[in-house]
Amino acid sequence: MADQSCIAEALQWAYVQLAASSESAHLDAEVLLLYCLNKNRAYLYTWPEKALSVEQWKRFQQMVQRRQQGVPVAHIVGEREFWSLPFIVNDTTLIPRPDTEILVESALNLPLESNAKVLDLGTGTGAIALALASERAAWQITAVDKVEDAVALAKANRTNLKLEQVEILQSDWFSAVTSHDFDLIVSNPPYIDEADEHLHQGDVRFEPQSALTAADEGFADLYYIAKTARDYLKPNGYILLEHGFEQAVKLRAKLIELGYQNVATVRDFGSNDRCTMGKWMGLIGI
Ligand SMILES: C[S@@+](CC[C@H](N)C(=O)[O-])C[C@H]1O[C@@H](n2cnc3c(N)ncnc32)[C@H](O)[C@@H]1O
Repeated sequence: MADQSCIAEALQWAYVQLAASSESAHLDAEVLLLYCLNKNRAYLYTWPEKALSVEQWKRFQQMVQRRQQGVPVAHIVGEREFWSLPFIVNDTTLIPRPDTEILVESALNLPLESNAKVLDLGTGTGAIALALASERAAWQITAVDKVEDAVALAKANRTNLKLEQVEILQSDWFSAVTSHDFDLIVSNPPYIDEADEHLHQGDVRFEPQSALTAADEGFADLYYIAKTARDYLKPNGYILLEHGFEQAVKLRAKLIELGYQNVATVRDFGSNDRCTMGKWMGLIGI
């Protein structure tokens, strides 16, 4: 292989390398090259003949090789954008997904007070909690995760995004949560069936099971959170849960059985059922 390359050649080389192993070969090549060059996308196409330094070209080749081995681009560059905010990511938790922005948008559309109390269960990188905090500075947001390293990651993102008002705790769901007067409880919990064959394909192979799978065909954590949240919500408070697109019917039925009202599902960018919400009136004995 040549010791040097220009931008256009490097992109073409990477695309050929990645075409067989990645469905997003073009995008992956661009993101990795931009990271190596520390430039914006327009630069690649404005200066296609610009030479990479020997160091940049070597580093780019190494990154492309890691991508060929299946490592997610977000893990290679250590960052993923969510809600137009840069999040540090690593292999301790889920890489934030664009579909989760639907949950953020749904939460922001709820009729809540300007100083609403909000709980994010299974915060991971802090994506949901910090995106909400970036939009609603006076919301009192608590975010929890069971995994110590994920809690550290969420705290690093909190500092990086200058959203220090968000409280971040290590907690096994509600175990370290002391308030019982939340206006909104949100969660994107693990909801994939442990036997799902997709767990052996693509980026999820590099994400921890603790962020992905749940017992009872993926429903165990969704049901536990829905049941227990009733004891942590104010009357007229809301629950908002992300779930798999085939889980909406059962989850709606469970929320209704648990006494939630105004139960409704929101679809994602691909028109798949993605988030379900309910209102807790506080009237039914738990
Ligand atoms: C699907 S990931 C969601 C991460 C992040 N909220 C997002 O939307 O990108 C689920 C998260 O739940 C956390 N988790 C799993 N079991 C938990 C438990 N028992 N208590 C608290 N967090 C838990 C995992 O560590 C992981 O960070």
